[in-house]
Amino acid sequence: MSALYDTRSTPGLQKRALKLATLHHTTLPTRAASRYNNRLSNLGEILMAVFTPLSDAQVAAFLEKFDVGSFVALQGVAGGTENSTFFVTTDRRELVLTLFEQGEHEELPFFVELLDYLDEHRLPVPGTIHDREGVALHSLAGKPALLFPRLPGKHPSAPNLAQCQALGSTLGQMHKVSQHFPGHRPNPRDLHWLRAVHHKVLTYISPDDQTLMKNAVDDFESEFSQHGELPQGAVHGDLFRDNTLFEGDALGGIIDFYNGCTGDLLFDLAIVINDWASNEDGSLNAERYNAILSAYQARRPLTESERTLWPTMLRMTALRYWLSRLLVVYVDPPAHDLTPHDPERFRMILKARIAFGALPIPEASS
Ligand SMILES: Nc1ncnc2c1ncn2[C@@H]1O[C@H](COP(=O)(O)OP(=O)(O)O)[C@@H](O)[C@H]1O
Ligand SMILES: N[C@@H](CCOP(=O)(O)O)C(=O)O
Repeated sequence: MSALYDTRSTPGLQKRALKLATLHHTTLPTRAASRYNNRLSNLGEILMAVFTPLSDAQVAAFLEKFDVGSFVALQGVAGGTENSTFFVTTDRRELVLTLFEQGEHEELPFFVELLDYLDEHRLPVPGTIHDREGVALHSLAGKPALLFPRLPGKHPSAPNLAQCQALGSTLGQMHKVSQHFPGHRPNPRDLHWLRAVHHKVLTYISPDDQTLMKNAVDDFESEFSQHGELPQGAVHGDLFRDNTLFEGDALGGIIDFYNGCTGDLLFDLAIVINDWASNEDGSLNAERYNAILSAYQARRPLTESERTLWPTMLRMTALRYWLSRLLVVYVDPPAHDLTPHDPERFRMILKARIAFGALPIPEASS
């Protein structure tokens, strides 16, 4: 086997590569593959994502600091990937309790301020619940902890056009408002990051993909350098379908702001289009694309520079996820044994954007 795909020296890395190999039928060592297949029956357990268990008594005592009613029930949420999340029922309301398992804890005040700011501006986000003394950020079981209202709805796996429109409109409104957000957190996944870290994965990908990645980074640098600063503001930074909640066609909530930062608003919109409006083969789905973009533009029309850089931004955010997912699989696996997101999806999207460009940007819907 060539050194190119050799993951055998790192067991965690091997496991993740095998999970993906099983998805894509790539060639990996047979013994390890069979070990992986034996573990498939435990997949539900692998996906479980409460890393720090809490007892009813711990949560009941914690709730006493807040004016939210008395503890009734606690339920761990299996869907999380980074933090421990719990649904909490009191005699008055439904809540979400999050324990922060990783990341820079000193950045949590930024997220609290951003969520509270957007909530105050009537965006459908879970503004943090402050205790009786006005404090939002607490510690529970040795971890930073935040309490939120539980927002209604389910993640849309195949969003319909009304849902796309609702998302586009809310994102446009969010960006209109977030341009005035006073906080500051540089985008940790911008072009500087791509330039600095892409070389870390080159050894794990094919020669063709190495060329694809290196050329893409060079192109982005040359294209972005020809324009001045794009409109800036606070962005969600990871607005995939599974970070939204819908009740029918109504957007009940946007959650998981922990990639939130300040930077190019267009970056957020491009992430949304790549996740919400890509077909199976990575090509753009014209109907969903038009629904999101025309609803967005009714709230915040794109500037000339944004229109010019739009195809580049779609490619750049595709590479951002191809790269971050490759890093998780090969370079920097998380402490927890979760099934990694599939890098191949975003390699495919990048290739489709390079081959076909972007579709024309529709006018604003009324
Ligand atoms: N405020 C909320 N209202 C309703 N459900 C929520 C809320 N926050 C989180 N959840 C649920 O918990 C899951 C995990 O939360 P999330 O913040 O995405 O965690 P992670 O960062 O670990 O992925 C979400 O997919 C969603 O189902
Ligand atoms: N939702 C992302 C993971 C979050 O991005 P990261 O750069 O913080 O790892 C995905 O779908 O890959």
